[in-house]
Amino acid sequence: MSILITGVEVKDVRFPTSKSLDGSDAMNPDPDYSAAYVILKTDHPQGLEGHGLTFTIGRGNELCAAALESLAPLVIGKTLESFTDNMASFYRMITGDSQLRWLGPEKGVIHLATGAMVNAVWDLYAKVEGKPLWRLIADMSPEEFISCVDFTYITDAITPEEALELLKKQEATKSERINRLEKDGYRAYTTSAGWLGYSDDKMRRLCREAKELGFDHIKIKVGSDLKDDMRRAQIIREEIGPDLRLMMDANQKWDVDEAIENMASLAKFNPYWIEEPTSPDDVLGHAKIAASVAPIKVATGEHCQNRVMFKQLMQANAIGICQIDSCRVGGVNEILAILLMAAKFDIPVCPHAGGVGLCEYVQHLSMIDYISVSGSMENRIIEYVDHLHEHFHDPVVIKNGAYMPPIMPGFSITMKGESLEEYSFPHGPVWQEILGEKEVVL
Ligand SMILES: C[C@H](O)[C@@H](O)CC(=O)C(=O)O
Ligand SMILES: [Mg+2]
Repeated sequence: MSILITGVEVKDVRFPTSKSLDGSDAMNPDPDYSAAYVILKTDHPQGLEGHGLTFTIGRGNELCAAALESLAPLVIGKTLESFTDNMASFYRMITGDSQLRWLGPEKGVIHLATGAMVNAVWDLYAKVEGKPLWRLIADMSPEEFISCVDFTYITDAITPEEALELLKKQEATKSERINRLEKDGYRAYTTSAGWLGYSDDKMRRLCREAKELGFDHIKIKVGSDLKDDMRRAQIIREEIGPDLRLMMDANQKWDVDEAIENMASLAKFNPYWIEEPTSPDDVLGHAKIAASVAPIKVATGEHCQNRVMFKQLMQANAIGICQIDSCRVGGVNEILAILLMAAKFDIPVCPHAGGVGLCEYVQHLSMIDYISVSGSMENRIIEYVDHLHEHFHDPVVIKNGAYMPPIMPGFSITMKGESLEEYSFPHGPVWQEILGEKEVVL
């Protein structure tokens, strides 16, 4: 059946999370978790729609929404099949519009919007096929998987032939891994206990709760002031004991040598990784930090703008944990390219999640990695943050500290209509009440 994309709706949705300091870190003290949200309208007889979002932390969300409006003419009036027949061409079409490409290329606001648009097409594709996205891709043959990937600029790291070989090795045992996932899920770690703005008492309480819920990995924020970081790390270790894994996230706060110096002090708390120790664009800086802080691993990716940057981080031994982000890069197609490179370089993929909708998104991506690409869950965990799941039709299900595979068709990113209305910025009722008489600051 041919399905026509008849229109595109774009929404600016924001949640006032800064009020409770949820999501706060050393670089971002007051995030309002937000989504530039896109809906692809179709002529499908059951009215199926493709939904996608890109994540921001508040001001500037309107720029991503405007970029989505600019991408809309590239999909309106086209059929879903014209995209799914050759997904790599579809990706090149979206990122290749010569005038829009000038705004990136493949980075910044236009690429954030690309992530939302591309993911909306995949959501529609999975809904039409009646499968959750992870299953749609797990069911692809290695050749079909490869046909979704744009290898432009990465063939010096992995060729399509090498990627095909890698996927073929996993083919025969895919169903065993699907069974294991359906039984035990995919291990998660929590960041919810360690937001920088939380009091010591709240941190202690949340650590205890996390342990009771079965989490055995906990991440805290560092990068404010070394003395404070040491005190907070001490509190967390007191609560979780010596055996649970502790990860630290500096959110780009440090210069390269400062990161090395501070990690020499924080090493006494036995962190598993240090995340975003410095500027996300500093490949050589990450390499220097990685060499200096080993065996502590350097984790990065939530601000890594595209597959080319990931490639360089991997080639330069600058990254020990690959933190793909579902909509920072150009959506599912580009993620598949990054998963393939990570498998080739033997770097565990532990996605960035949290925000709004990112947990819903990334669970699919880690499951695809496990079933079809790396074939392993060793040293791999998915971030989990316990905020805003109630706004989704198909929210994540966590059991004993693990993500259970989604069952509903699609990419799990469809938000409830009432949430889209209530949190619409600035005219939704939630924001009207907050803003009151105040002048609107976008
Ligand atoms: C501003 C965000 O909450 C950020 O702190 C998230 C992050 O770095 C993470 O989850 O990792
Ligand atoms: Mg982070």
